[in-house]
Amino acid sequence: MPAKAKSKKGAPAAAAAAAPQNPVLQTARPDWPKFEPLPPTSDLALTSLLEDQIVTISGLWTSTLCKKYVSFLANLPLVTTPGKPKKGDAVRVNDRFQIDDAAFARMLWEQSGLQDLVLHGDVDGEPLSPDQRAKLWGGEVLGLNPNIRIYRYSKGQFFDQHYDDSNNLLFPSPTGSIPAKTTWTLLLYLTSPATGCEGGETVFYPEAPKRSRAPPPQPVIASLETGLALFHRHGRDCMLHEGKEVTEGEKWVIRSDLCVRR
Ligand SMILES: O=C(O)CCC(=O)C(=O)O
Ligand SMILES: [Fe+2]
Repeated sequence: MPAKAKSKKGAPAAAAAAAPQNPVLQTARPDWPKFEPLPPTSDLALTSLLEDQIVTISGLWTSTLCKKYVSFLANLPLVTTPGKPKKGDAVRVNDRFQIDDAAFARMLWEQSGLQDLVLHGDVDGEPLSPDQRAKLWGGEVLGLNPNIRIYRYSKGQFFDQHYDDSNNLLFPSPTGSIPAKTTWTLLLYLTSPATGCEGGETVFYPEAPKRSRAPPPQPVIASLETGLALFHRHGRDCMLHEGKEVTEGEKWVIRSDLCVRR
């Protein structure tokens, strides 16, 4: 179970990403389809959408694999979130399935090439020193949060502006549990305008530097792209963000988080 999200200190205007009011943590592990076909790993690269804050990997999953997953996920017992959040919680209107599944998180991390990219990949074509890499990801990277969330947004559904919290967890490893914390959110988009989904962009609102008189920076829009993975920094340095309303079709997302040693 993730700890319940709290509002970001000093930013009362927006809510935190809430745990569902009646959290339905699924226990029966789905019989996840194999990750096939995957693209050649040589086609994958880390690209900054906003330096030090948002990193994307285009085509992490092929459109064939995304389609296979959407068909599979549609048969899971998704639960519609209540429309009326508790005070301080973000309004989130979507259907969700949530499970603690360390094997799936490991499979996603190891098989889809994320591990290799995060631990060894260049960013925007530039190699990183070990220090730069640790600074970027927030420490010694262990893998993905076993807490896996599946979101389906149908027409009219959205995720209102909020911040994502960092959570502490015990990261499962073959040699025992490792005290860990989450540092970046991972969103893997399975649908896009190419699959008939309109709207649903994830929009980030960078803050102007403190005491700056400059106008606030322009929002950064992450448009949906089938198979694109997006990491964004969360916790103390999380940017305000939202999932825009879906205006046509369905938006499907797999959500996890990057974990580092605590
Ligand atoms: O679905 C999206 O675009 C955003 C999801 C999100 O912000 C979250 O899971 O915290
Ligand atoms: Fe979020």
